[in-house]
Amino acid sequence: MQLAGRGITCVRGGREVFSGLDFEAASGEAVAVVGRNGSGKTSLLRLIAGLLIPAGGTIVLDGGDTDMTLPEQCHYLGHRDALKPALSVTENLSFWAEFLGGERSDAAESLATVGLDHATHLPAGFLSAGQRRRLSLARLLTVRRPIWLLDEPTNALDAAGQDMFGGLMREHLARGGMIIAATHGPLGIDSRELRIGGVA
Ligand SMILES: Nc1ncnc2c1ncn2[C@@H]1O[C@H](COP(=O)(O)OP(=O)(O)OP(=O)(O)O)[C@@H](O)[C@H]1O
Repeated sequence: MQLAGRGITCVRGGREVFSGLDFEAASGEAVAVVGRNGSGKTSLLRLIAGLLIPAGGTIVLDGGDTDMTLPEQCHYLGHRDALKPALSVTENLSFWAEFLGGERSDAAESLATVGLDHATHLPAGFLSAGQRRRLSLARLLTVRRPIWLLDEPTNALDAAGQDMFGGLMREHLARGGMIIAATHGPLGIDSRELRIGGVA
């Protein structure tokens, strides 16, 4: 599986954020998207996820599932955790599993893996920032998709959480997955750097 962007131009609110951007990512590879605030890292992830339309250029996936679109083969985890505060931890995960569809793993097992098995019935609104992030990460495990698009994924994670997440990313890559992550700090795994805009 090979993902390639060619000559991508991104316009937001009538203003060009970047243009002529080329990138590649392959199965088993992590790409760390870096650049100053506002350079367009989140926008690039959203373009790949199909949540924004490029003003120019192409994004093509070779060797993926030909019955599915690129967005259907991606997990997009934004930097804000998309959780419903009144729903419990388990209900939030079930919501996402239903919404995303496709092949599923055991949700209780995913919650145990991310260290939330003691909090399954707690409303998400009561979770700490790190716990909310862990719940978002459980989505990656419950619904299997080969391409993980992660926006500042280690934000709010403590040292043990970062270790746990590093292990999950390595397992995903070992299974032939792909990771593209916007980050201001170390991702915690071997990765190739894609810099957008000037030096931060
Ligand atoms: N909905 C929007 N309408 C207009 N402009 C937007 C919109 N969303 C983002 N932008 C602008 O697009 C540019 C790129 O934003 P983006 O969030 O992709 O940057 P980023 O590199 O992820 O930044 P950061 O490091 O601060 O997270 C910014 O100048 C931002 O103000």
